[in-house]
Amino acid sequence: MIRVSNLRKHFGAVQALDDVSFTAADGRITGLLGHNGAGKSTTLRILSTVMRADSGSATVNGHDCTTQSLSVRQSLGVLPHSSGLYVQLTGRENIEYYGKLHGLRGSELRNACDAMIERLGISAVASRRAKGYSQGERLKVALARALIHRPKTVILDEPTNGLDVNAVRMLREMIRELKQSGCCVLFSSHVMQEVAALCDDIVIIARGRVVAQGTPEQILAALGTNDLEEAFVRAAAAAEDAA
Ligand SMILES: Nc1ncnc2c1ncn2[C@@H]1O[C@H](COP(=O)(O)OP(=O)(O)OP(=O)(O)O)[C@@H](O)[C@H]1O
Repeated sequence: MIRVSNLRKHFGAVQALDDVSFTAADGRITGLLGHNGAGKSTTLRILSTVMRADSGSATVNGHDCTTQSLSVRQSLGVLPHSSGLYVQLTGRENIEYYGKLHGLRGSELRNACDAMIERLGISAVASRRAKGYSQGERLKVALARALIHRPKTVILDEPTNGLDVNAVRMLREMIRELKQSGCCVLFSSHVMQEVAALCDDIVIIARGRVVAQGTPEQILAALGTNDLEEAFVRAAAAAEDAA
């Protein structure tokens, strides 16, 4: 469960987050949708405990992202905006390293790593150094690394960027499996169709503010249209007009 309450964050003159509040429930997929620069990554970075908000609060499974960052990290799997793989390590070493950070050892670590490599279809690249990986290869190894400790809550920052259609399908399937197993999944995107294809709940963010949130049906009703893309455009335009 993720709870975000009244988050504010500025970078110099830029108010990246301006009173952002939403929740993302267990066993559901929540999409954080917004144009470039809307504040999605800033929100996810605060939740991932790599950045502090100026004010407001964020909790993951009841743990505060500022004061209980270790507990947050233990229950969280994060796919960051850039994969952040160690390029001198092989794919397997990258995955195992994160497993070790989460306390996995010996056969438990090996089995978890093997299962991830098989599930993601990356056995051919897992023994190669990450330097030179394609975008899709990087993403799959980064995803294996994020999920190796079977986290209860998963955050994915624009996970389908640069992926081919097969890789996108595989990713969607995995996200649905995480939901089926009771995980809370929060992912960001600037593509309405992608969010519509997967999400139970949608949070639309524009200029650092939440401008609409709810199930797809609730968002359509609130914005008076039958088309989710049109709803997104209307919500974002309203935020621009108000600015
Ligand atoms: N470290 C930083 N220093 C200065 N400005 C920043 C920093 N991080 C984010 N910003 C600014 O804050 C605003 C929100 O950025 P953020 O990365 O959260 O947007 P986003 O919705 O993830 O966009 P995108 O879809 O392009 O990745 C932008 O105006 C961005 O330029």
